[in-house]
Amino acid sequence: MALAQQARPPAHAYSKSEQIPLQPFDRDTRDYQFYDEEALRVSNKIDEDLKREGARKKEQSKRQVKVMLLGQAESGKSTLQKQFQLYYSSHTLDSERPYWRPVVYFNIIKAIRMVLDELDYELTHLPLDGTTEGQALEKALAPLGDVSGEISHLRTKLLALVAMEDPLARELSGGVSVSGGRTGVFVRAGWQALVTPLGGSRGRAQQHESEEGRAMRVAQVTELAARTLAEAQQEIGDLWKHPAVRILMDNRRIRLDESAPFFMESIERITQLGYLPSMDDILNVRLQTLGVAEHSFDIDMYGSRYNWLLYDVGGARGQRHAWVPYFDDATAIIFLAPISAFDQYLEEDARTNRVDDSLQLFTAICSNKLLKSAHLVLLLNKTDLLRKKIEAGFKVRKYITSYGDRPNTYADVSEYFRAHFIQAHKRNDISRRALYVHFTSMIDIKATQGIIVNVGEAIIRTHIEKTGLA
Ligand SMILES: Nc1nc2c(ncn2[C@@H]2O[C@H](COP(=O)(O)OP(=O)(O)OP(=O)(O)O)[C@@H](O)[C@H]2O)c(=O)[nH]1
Ligand SMILES: [Mg+2]
Repeated sequence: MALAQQARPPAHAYSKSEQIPLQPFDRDTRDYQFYDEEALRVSNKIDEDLKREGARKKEQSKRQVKVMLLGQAESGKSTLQKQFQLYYSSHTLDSERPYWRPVVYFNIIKAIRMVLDELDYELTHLPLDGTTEGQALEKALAPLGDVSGEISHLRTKLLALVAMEDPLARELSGGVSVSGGRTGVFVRAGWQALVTPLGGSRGRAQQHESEEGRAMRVAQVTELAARTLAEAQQEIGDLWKHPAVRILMDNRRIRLDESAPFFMESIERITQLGYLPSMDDILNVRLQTLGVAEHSFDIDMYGSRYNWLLYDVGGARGQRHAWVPYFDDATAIIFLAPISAFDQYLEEDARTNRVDDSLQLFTAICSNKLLKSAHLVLLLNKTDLLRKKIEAGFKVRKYITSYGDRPNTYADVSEYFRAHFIQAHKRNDISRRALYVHFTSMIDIKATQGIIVNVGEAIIRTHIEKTGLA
């Protein structure tokens, strides 16, 4: 009795008028037989449909390959995604070229603002810097005399341009701002739809009204930025070539995004009328990913068609929690570790060396239970920048004491990092699976395309072994 009372729904769950008493069927009537047969027919049909749907889903999932691109911020995940798109669906990347124009402008304007800010800071603080390094730098700048007049003239000329940074950032981010001290533009999946060039979005009234409004604003800001850039081309060149900027850049007192020199040196081409970003521009551009962006490609391999779902994630520490929901059915992980970053620290935690963070993150991925059956690929990325740093005389030992007295050559340094990652895998991999390792430079189209084929084939082979699919 007590139990029956407990099982009753609470009085407020139904009103009295809804309590319709059910009439019991008379088992001997034809009605009952009809309902019985009909119910059985419907039930069988549902069973069949479910079975068919289940088989279809199973078949579809066998043909679906889910690949996650993981790694810290700026490791090159989105650049790899673009390389995949370029290889398997180049026409779609080609048709995106206009969307990248405001992003290229944003990258250049941000670099100019940073050069001006850091120049200001260094020129006022250097005389007070008592360190040997600071004094040596002052000595190097001394032959230039007083440059403050020249710099302030350039700043005035570039004022209108620098003022474009915020409106561009706002439009590209779609109003998103992210706390945690990181700077720049954050984009979610499908951001291109938000920056459709004028006239690009048409359709149902209400929803599209705001989209068109936004597209219009982006187009206006982009055109204004293009004009202001073209008008300031001379001053941009003068600033970039200014001997004080050169000295401070060489001594790493001015630190910019890694792709900034590429764009600053292409300023003439980029400010030309009718400029459309090239593939190299698209690969070099910096745009931080927010959350997880899904990209889908159909890939023909070993005589079958596979649907690849590529998940490109935001790599900053505050973004990593968003990766986990995608882990349990991931076919493969491609982990990117930028090994040129041995002299850099995390933007979100200035005490953590970036190679160290990559190693810790890679260890966590290897030992993650949810990922135990995922195919694992490690790309030791940004080898072009590593080579440049070594050639410029950067000493790894200064930043990573355990490097000790090993020769400071590209071959030794890259091998040292490779060995560390392989060791982390050996010690921590939860399922003792194979690890596929490649040295990469994501901005090198030819070299990366070869690696994409190689990595893709290995992933499909593992997938076929697991699913028994040919
Ligand atoms: N020189 C060089 N630059 C690279 C390489 N890989 C990526 N970059 C550049 O590094 C910057 C960051 O690359 P992204 O692909 O945006 O990095 P990400 O891992 O997606 O970063 P988040 O989205 O913040 O997690 C971009 O400007 C790229 O062009 C490389 O191998 N060499
Ligand atoms: Mg990204």
